[in-house]
Amino acid sequence: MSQPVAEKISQLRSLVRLLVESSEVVIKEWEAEAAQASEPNNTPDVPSPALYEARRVIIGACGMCIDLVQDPLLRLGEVVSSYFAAKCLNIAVQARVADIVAEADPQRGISVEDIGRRTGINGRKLAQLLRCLSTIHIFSEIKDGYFVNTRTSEYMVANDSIQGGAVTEKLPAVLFDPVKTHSRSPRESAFQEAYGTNSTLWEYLEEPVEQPDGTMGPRPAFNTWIGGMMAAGRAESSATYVDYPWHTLGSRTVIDVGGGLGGMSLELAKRYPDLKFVVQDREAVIEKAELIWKQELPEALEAERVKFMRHDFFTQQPVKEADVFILRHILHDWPDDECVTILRHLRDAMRRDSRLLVADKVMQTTAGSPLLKSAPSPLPANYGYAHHMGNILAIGMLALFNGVERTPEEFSALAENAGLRVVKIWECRGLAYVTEMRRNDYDG
Ligand SMILES: C[S@@+](CC[C@H](N)C(=O)[O-])C[C@H]1O[C@@H](n2cnc3c(N)ncnc32)[C@H](O)[C@@H]1O
Repeated sequence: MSQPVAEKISQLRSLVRLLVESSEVVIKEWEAEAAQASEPNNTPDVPSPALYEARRVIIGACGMCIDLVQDPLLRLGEVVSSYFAAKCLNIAVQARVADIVAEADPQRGISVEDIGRRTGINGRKLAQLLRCLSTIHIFSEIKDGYFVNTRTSEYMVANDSIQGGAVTEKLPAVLFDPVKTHSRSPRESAFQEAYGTNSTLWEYLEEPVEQPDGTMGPRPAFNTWIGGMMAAGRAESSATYVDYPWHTLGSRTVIDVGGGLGGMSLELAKRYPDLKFVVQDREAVIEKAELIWKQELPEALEAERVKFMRHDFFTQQPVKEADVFILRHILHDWPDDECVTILRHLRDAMRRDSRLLVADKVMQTTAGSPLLKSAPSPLPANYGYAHHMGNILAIGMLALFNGVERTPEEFSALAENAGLRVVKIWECRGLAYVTEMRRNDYDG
């Protein structure tokens, strides 16, 4: 069914209006940011609320404009083959093209033949890949066959963390399997299909293999993953450290359940010097956590503001009646039944006024939720393209764990099944949220 012309015209005009208004906000905020850059307490990685809002309106409006004006068949073709652009990026990262380009004079760039010689990839073929990326502003071809970095490709320099998810390639095999498609087990996801294992990812990483020195230890990917969790936390969570009122917690103790290397606690410890922490995780991970804290915040260890504890969150929580429990990037790794088990153990350990803070993304559908801020019309309620990345990452959770990034209503259902309730969703800037849960008998 094609959209009536009058409706298309009205939508396009509204979108252009949004673009013009929001662009003025961005310009004003950029100017203010530049003026504040030298001020102490400046947090450059977190945009101001006005800039954050204007940015997502612009991104959403650009995405909707493309959809509105482009031929639908071409657009479908572009989405279905976006995989090719992803592959070009994977190859460019693997070949360290951005690092090679960064060594060249930015006025002159570097020839694709030179990049080809350094990477071992045929120059003419490499040019096809780099042109595909340059067209979407990752690298720029400044004259025929000469490339420079852009503000986006500069982020690839000396950066190992940009990787695509090979596991998702097995997603169709699981989704079309008449039995596995209905599975709610964390052991029947695309990950097990791709790696021919029955282990969950976390078990798999810790399986003993021979190390270079002949001893047995975790798989090499173990270190990449736990470092990656810390990097992902840094990239996605900055706003949660300032948009939730941590300062009101004074000198309370925070139990970071499944805390990994304690990345969230570490950042909070730096900003809120009175807070105390207990970081819990599996044995192999928690051993590494202490080393990281020794390097990054030794004074917290000396002052005994942080303790490290081996703990399986599918068993009884050993720290009873703590003030605050946090779960960052944990529930999204597990299907509903496992999440309810994790939450029940926390509910059993909570005082009546303890709080549980879940720092997972909260998904908003295009139809919206009364618990989340909606985008201005005619954008879809979830700001469309601006929140596309959240949805992409959610597919990763499905592929790796049969996991889910949840809507507010899905979080409420989990909480209810565990004797808790969601009291507030703190919408932080970026893809970050803090969902505050309390015991269902808490009446504060
Ligand atoms: C995605 S990471 C998040 C880590 C950390 N919360 C953060 O935000 O950086 C998931 C963590 O859950 C831990 N984990 C997995 N199964 C666990 C279990 N049964 N008990 C405790 N921790 C577990 C993993 O070792 C990993 O550190």
